[in-house]
Amino acid sequence: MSITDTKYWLKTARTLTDALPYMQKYAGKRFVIKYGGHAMVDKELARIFARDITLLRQVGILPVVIHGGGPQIGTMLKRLNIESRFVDGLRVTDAAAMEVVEMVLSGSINKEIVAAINAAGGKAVGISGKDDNLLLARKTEMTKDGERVDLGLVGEPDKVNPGIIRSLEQAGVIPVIAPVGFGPDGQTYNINADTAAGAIAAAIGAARLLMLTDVPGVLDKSGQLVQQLTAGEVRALAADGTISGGMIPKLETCLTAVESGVEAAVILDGRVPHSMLLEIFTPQGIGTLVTRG
Ligand SMILES: Nc1ncnc2c1ncn2[C@@H]1O[C@H](COP(=O)(O)OP(=O)(O)O)[C@@H](O)[C@H]1O
Ligand SMILES: CC(=O)N[C@@H](CCC(=O)OP(=O)(O)O)C(=O)O
Repeated sequence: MSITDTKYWLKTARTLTDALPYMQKYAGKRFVIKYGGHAMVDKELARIFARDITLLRQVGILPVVIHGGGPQIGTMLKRLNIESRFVDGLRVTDAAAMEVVEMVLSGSINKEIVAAINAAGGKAVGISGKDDNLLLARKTEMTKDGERVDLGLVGEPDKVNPGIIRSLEQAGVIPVIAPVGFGPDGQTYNINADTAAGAIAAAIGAARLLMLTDVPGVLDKSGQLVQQLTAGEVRALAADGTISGGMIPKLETCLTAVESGVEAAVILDGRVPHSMLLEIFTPQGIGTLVTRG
């Protein structure tokens, strides 16, 4: 072995021992990871994500993956000539769109993530909010500028039954969850993946909610990363229009989660390889941390 090799491997060994305090701190804790549709488009990044999730489980952290798929649903709807539009980051969903949403989320995307984790040597099982009544939903009621907006079959979690997550966890399995729920009338609802992730994180007493997306975190008006936000600051950013579109449900979710007992919620850049590992195992916070304040 050359001196260069030794230096390289010493660095690797140091990295591992540097991570030890974090592994000890988080072993046995539940981490909910929201894997956004924008973060999963690159094949190599998707492979790295699956390996990182497998690594978390290997070191004793209990990851629960909730995935989105907004861009992928958009592509399929376009192919089928079904129109869809968004109001404050939520897709107005009629019956025809709902069929496509469920097919894309619970079908192709869910199974791709499950297969990638299993290929990385992990043990993952894909479910949706319908399995074992995980996500019971009610229709989302929205008013905008004093007017009622009908979002169609968009729902929000009314009750979370986390039994299935616990059962999978006990069997050493990583749950991968598609954000489709159903109501008491048996109606299928399209739930924003951020909202679903927040509700699940609160229901299972997660230590962390990590939201992987396609921006470095929350950006201020001049495009700079905001490293930390309290509830009051989030409301101010929403009121002055600094945050818009998909960032609105994302931050609302972070707030609800931390107000419901999740220790911290972080918005992270899913396009950065190993962003989860950097966030969890180093003192270098890399996204926007949302706290109760
Ligand atoms: N202040 C802001 N900082 C960062 N992103 C913002 C902000 N306001 C709006 N956004 C938008 O929010 C998007 C992330 O939400 P979304 O598209 O729903 O992502 P995902 O599919 O990962 O859930 C960003 O791509 C960006 O266009
Ligand atoms: C109601 C609503 O908007 N549902 C989302 C569900 C998928 C999602 O949230 O995907 P991302 O996380 O990739 O944005 C949608 O139809 O696009």
